[in-house]
Amino acid sequence: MPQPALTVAHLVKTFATGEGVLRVLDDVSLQLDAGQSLALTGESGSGKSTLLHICAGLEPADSGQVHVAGQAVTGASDSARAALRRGAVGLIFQQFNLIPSLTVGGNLAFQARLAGRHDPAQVSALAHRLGLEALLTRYPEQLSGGQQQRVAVGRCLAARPALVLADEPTGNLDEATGDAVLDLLLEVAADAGAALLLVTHSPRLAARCGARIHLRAGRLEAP
Ligand SMILES: Nc1ncnc2c1ncn2[C@@H]1O[C@H](COP(=O)(O)OP(=O)(O)OP(=O)(O)O)[C@@H](O)[C@H]1O
Repeated sequence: MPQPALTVAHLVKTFATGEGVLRVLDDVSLQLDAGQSLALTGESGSGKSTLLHICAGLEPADSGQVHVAGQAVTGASDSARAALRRGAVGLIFQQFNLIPSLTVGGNLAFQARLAGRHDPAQVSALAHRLGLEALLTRYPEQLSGGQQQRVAVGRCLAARPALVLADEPTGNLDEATGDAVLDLLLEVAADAGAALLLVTHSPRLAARCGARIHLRAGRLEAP
């Protein structure tokens, strides 16, 4: 049996605030298999980004476990978590986060090079799929928002992650452009066999994913 792309087991996360201890995640468990897409919704401040950051190894949990493609994230060393973000986990944020000094082609190859998995033919295929072929020699500042986010999607998938974590990836785009980018993200992730966890405020965008889950008062529930 292949390993699940993501396993979250009994995750607890609290923050100490001026008003007391905030229990943001309260015994959260979920599993995502290769090729699946899951939308995570929840009100502002419900803990969606916190869950995503813990899955990416960017933030520690109080207790519970996260595994990505069988590798432990919680409890792993800083260097192991950094290695995970170079390889098994791909991140896409609302801000496009492209490298301004690199061309589109350079940005597309960047993450795959870091992961030691650069394959020019695969980058070309992704550029074609994402409609970026005519833009390969441009720099990020010469692109529209939708074009920049398509580059970010390609850069992420070129490294062949087992798991893509996307936090409001279309939040800076108008509705039509955002829908188009999300459809491409869903397509290329599914084609690559990557699992996708999508954080969104939008029930409309969430409905495009294979499954949906809602975070309320620290617990996961059906939307
Ligand atoms: N470092 C911190 N210290 C204290 N509280 C924090 C910290 N980081 C986050 N929080 C609190 O934890 C809760 C969850 O934050 P989080 O950013 O995960 O929510 P979210 O669901 O992603 O919100 P949004 O949809 O507005 O982005 C919020 O109430 C936030 O204020």
